Amino acid sequence: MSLFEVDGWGLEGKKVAEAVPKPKPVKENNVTKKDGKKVKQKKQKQGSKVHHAKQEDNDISTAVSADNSKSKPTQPKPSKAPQVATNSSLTPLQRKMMAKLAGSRFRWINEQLYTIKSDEALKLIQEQPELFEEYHEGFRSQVQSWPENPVDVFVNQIKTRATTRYVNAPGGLPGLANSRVVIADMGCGEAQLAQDVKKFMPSLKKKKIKIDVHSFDLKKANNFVTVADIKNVPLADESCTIVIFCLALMGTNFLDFIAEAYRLLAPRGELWIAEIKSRLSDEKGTEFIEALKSFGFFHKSTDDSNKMFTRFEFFKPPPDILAERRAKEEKKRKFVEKENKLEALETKRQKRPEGEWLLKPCIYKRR
Ligand SMILES: C[S@@+](CC[C@H](N)C(=O)[O-])C[C@H]1O[C@@H](n2cnc3c(N)ncnc32)[C@H](O)[C@@H]1O
Repeated sequence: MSLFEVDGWGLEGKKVAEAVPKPKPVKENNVTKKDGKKVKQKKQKQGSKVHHAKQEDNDISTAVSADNSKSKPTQPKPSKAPQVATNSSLTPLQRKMMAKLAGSRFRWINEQLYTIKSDEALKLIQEQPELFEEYHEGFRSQVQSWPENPVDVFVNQIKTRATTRYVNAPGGLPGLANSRVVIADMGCGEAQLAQDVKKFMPSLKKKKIKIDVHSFDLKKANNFVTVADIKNVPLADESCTIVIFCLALMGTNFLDFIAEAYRLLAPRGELWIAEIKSRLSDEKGTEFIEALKSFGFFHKSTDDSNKMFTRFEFFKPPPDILAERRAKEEKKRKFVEKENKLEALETKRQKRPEGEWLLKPCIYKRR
């Protein structure tokens, strides 16, 4: 059952007293089916106030749009999440209240990650590492209720392309000169992608394909993960052939992550992105695509067949093609007195961070 079918997710985070013992996440299976039904009824009543209210309860797009939260930046941000008490002998009512608190904490952490800059997010998790586990407990529960997990889609894609084609052949995975495929999983969470790829690597032995996965996140959840703010990861220029952001463009400065992906990718390297549908400012993600193109990426494909998320594929053009395109743009620029696309984008984001307009924050509504 989705966390968002838990009765009581609506408990106001700010109203929760903080002076309660050490937080411990509440297990999803503490919640009864009956609770889920109750929430659905409440939700329908509130529908008109909610962005994309027609979509399903377990759709992460119960998020409010940036416009709905316009007044928020002026509100002082709480520096601590509401605390959850633990007690092994809780009454059903107490357990229900605990679930409400856990929901409130999840929403709080989620909102922070979408509405602060990435360096602040790194600081937040370094100062309160327990927030990471709590966030991921809620996130896992959410994704389990989806028909498809975007990480699985990426893993399948890697597996299929690796097993059916040679590296650097048409349809095959992009590799470095030595045919090594190097993947950077940015905002990897618990590094499921690296773990899944490792599992099928033995089956690729015959084809002599080598795939390295570097996984980055704000906390070292396990040995696969390197801690880094994904706007600046410890890998050399052009050292990767695939960079992945799987629901990881959090942080109001997420275009810095895109610039980092461009730095990391070797020519012909691919950028794979999955993002929550409701975050896009237009249905097809056109504005988002155009923004990424101004970093030099070429758009390859968009897959919006999934109900919850849209997947985008871009590639970094080789220098000759890029030079050709830049020359064309320069020519145009000489005739038309205007800034080039990237400059225009930079000017726009100086005025308002991209996390407020290009991809809306994914904030769960309070009930
Ligand atoms: C929604 S989760 C997705 C996790 C994983 N990619 C998946 O799909 O299962 C987003 C992840 O991005 C991470 N993240 C957000 N901002 C980050 C940053 N600036 N640097 C590194 N990781 C970041 C969060 O900590 C979180 O683990």
